[in-house]
Order: sequence, then C-alpha cells, then structure tokens
Amino acid sequence: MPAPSLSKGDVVITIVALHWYPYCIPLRNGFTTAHGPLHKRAGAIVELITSAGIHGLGEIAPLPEFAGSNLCEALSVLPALAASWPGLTLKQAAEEIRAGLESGWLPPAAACGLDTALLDAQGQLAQVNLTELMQREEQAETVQQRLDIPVNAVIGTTDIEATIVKARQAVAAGFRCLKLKVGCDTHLEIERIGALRAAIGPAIELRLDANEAWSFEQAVTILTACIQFAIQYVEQPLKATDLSGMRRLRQTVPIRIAADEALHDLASARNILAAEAADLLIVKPQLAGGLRMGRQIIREGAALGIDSIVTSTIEAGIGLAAALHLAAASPEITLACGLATLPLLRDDLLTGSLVLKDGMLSVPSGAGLGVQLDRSALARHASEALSLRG
Ligand SMILES: O=C(O)CCC(=O)c1ccccc1C(=O)O
Ligand SMILES: [Mg+2]
Repeated sequence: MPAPSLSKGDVVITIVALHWYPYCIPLRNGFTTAHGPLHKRAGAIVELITSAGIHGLGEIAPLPEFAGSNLCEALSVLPALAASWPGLTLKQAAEEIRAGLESGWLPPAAACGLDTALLDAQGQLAQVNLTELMQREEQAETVQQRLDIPVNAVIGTTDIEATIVKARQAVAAGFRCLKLKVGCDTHLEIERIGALRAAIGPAIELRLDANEAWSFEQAVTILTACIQFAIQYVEQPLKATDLSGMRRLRQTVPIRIAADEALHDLASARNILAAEAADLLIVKPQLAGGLRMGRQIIREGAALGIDSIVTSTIEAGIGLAAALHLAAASPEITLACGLATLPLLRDDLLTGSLVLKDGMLSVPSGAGLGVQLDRSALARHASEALSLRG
C-alpha cells in the first residue's frame, strides 16, 4: 500500500485512469511571427480520473514551429502512463513527472498537461484554487493572491497601417501594454515601431518580439534607433542558441533583452542565467515542463535579480487558465503577461470564457483550475488523426 499523500478522511486518493483527447482548432484570422504564419493549433486535453471521483484536467499544446517537442512525441508517452499510473497517489505521479523531466524521457508539454491535471484534481479535493494550492505547496509565508493579472495585447507581423489599426483597437479595449511582433526588414521595422509609438502616445508600454529574426548587427541598428520609442524590452532578438550574442547585446544597447525561444526546460533556463544572456525570462508552461517547473524557473531567476513573464503558446482555455494560475501564484512577477491569446482561437474549449477586461485577465476563483471544459466543443474539434489510441 503506498503511503497516503492526499487523503479525504481516511481514504487514500489514487489515480484510476488517464484519458486524452487530441484537438485541432483553427485560428480566427491567422497569426504571423518571424517564424511564419500560424493558422491552426493542435493539442490534447488530458483527464485524470481519481478514486474520489474527481477529474483533473490539463492541456498538452507544444508548438514545434517555435521550440520544443511536437505533439506526436508529447502524446507518445501517454499509453505507457495510462497503463502504469492507476493505483499511484497524486504525489507519486507528481514525482514521476519531476523524474521524467529530469531524465528527459517526458516531453515538457506532456509534463505540463499531466502536472496541471494533478494540480487541478488536488485543488478540487482540497477545495482550493490552483493559485492558492501552488502557494501552499511552497509554504509561502504570506499568501499573496493576485485576483487579476495585467496582460499585453499582441500584434503580429503586418504592415504599418494594419499595425496601427490593431494597436488603436487594443488601447480602446483597455490594454496598457502592447507587444509587437517584428520581422527582419531593418528600416521598415524602425519606421513601423516609430509610427506605432506615435499612434499610441507615451503612456502605453511597448515591447517587441523578434522571434530570433535578427543578426547581431541588425539588432544593434534597430534597437539603437528605437531607444527614443521607450521600448520596455525585446524578446529573443537573436537565435535561441546564441547566448553569448545575447549577453553582448545586453552590454551594447540600453534596452532590456528577454529570452524566449532559448528557454525550453529547466536546464536551458539555467544556461541563460549562467551566461547572463537575458534581463528577463519568458516562461511558457508548455515549454518549461508545467506549472511547478515554471515556478522553479521563476524563483531561480528572481534569486539572481532576473524577472519573468508568463506567456502562452496560444493553447486553448484549460492550458491558458493553468498559465494564468502560474502568473497569479508568482509574486515575483510584476510586468504584464502574454496571456491575452484566447481570442486568437476560434474556440477556447471552455464553457464561459476567462474574463478579459481593461487589459486585465481575472484569475478564476473556483476550486482547482476554476474553469469548465466544454466537452461538446472538444468533440467538435476532435482530431482523430492525432489519436494514438488506435
Ligand atoms: O506573449 C504574448 O503576448 C502571446 C504569446 C506569443 O507571442 C507567442 C505565442 C506562440 C508562440 C510564440 C509566442 C512568442 O512569445 O514568441
Ligand atoms: Mg516570444
């Protein structure tokens, strides 16, 4: 008999079954970054059934065009876990995730979905919100529950006119922070960033995301020209592998540099910190390996004076709610997060969406994730092609 970890009365709660449901959801209008256009998102909802009758949900949504493993790799580990996890306590399963990430056999996106499902089940069992549960796990002395999280609007790579139309819409909708995706035409980008700053005025925060598009020289030229436009920071200006270039860029231009594609697990986060390659870490739970691993990366960064920002991979609502709880459970995070992406998808797979108002995303207050899966929407977007269950 395994040692009791989370019990309801005298009964030890164990895992009874693990299911997963692959989906494919079109984007409303497409979304273009320096990595190219994105028209649809594929992922899977995972469901852990416990002996208490409670179902924990999570989402697996890697983004191979961007960084990390692909969905087939992430799903390929699930049949073995569905066979071996029944009978484990939630704590034992969490330890398996940690060990799987450490040894490398568990892809980060799979770890993210499973970790979320365990936390969701645990939160529902203890009748606490996932934010509070994560803080309790860390035995935080002061539980600082953040009820809503400031988020940035994101504008894809597009022409100057469309950029300004989108920016004005975002400001009118109440966003106080915009993130502009930039590409590789040096002079056009400088003009576009300047036109955007002129259109939105000085009070709105403006951050850039180059998604690895620039050479070192180009980054220096563009960023030097943009000092006058008060750029909050730039995400991943150079290739993900070029940590020494990122360090040199930090020393060359007075604009903060954030690591995004360079961060795809705990080891890569530690490499970035050791190389002094970034002023900020962009933490995507799907790439980091889940919420607990995300917390660890955020804490390790903060210990060295490096702030983090939680962002999405444009996952559906279950995964986005999980990322939102990670931000809410992280008192170290003070800047706007990149979590305003559900409207990009044609469906978020939730009944009742997350509340986004005046540039703030409300943290769901119910037990566990605090959001409800829309099972009929999931069925409508089911992707049999991705199912490995045969
Ligand atoms: O940060 C945001 O506002 C949205 C998330 C985002 O930009 C993004 C979404 C999918 C893949 C990569 C990225 C990115 O930050 O580069
Ligand atoms: Mg980015």
